[in-house]
Amino acid sequence: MAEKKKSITRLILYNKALTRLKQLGFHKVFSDNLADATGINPAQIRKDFSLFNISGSKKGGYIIDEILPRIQEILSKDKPQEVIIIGAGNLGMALLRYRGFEKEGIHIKAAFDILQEKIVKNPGLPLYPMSELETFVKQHNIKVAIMAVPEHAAQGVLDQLINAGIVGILNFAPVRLRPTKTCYINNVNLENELEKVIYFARVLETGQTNGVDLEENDSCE
Ligand SMILES: NC(=O)c1ccc[n+]([C@@H]2O[C@H](COP(=O)([O-])OP(=O)(O)OC[C@H]3O[C@@H](n4cnc5c(N)ncnc54)[C@H](O)[C@@H]3O)[C@@H](O)[C@H]2O)c1
Repeated sequence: MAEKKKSITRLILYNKALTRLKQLGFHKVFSDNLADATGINPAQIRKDFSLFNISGSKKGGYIIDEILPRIQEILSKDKPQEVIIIGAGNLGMALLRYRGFEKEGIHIKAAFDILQEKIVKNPGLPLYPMSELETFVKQHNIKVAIMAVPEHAAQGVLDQLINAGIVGILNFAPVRLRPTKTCYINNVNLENELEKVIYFARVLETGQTNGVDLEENDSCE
């Protein structure tokens, strides 16, 4: 399962690279081309493709128009994804206004907040009180949510989301929420990620690796 999870992370990168190569006019790619575009080694790419029955041949390469729809089907990118945000503060509002998700077929449908004043202050935006969360999720058949609430509110919001029928959460609160049998959770702790970058930057600058392999900072392989 853990191996398949990593493969999915890599499929996301293959999808981006193949889409770009297609836009540049390529019809066919070899695992070497994809390796150059993604930084993932060719043997790993072939292994991932065979894991998901994505066919092509080592010698003949892969036809982009054949493998791209298959990858997009696996990633559920063949249908638009509607997502909601909980917490309309600094981060939540920035994500609500961000237009970059659309090109990936992700549509931020609405944001919810516990404070009525947030909703009143932002007329024209799809902002709703938490009391409307469950009805909205059921009515629009929403499955995925982004959590941008303070740490102390995270567990309570998680329970509300699961009760409403949410099955996938991207959590930005600096608390590790445990996935459940019915809900996949991706905890993104930006402070930890930044600390990691600061550490590796210092290692590169000073040359003091303390036995840490610098290649390990690439979490994709
Ligand atoms: N802003 C950043 O760049 C950043 C960076 C790293 C991590 N984070 C984390 O992301 C989260 C959000 O950060 P922020 O800067 O947007 O905070 P913020 O205080 O600006 O916004 C939080 C929002 O959540 C709402 N909220 C609180 N309790 C709630 C509940 N029970 N239900 C629904 N809404 C509720 C608040 O009313 C507020 O609008 C925090 O956990 C923070 O630690 C933010």
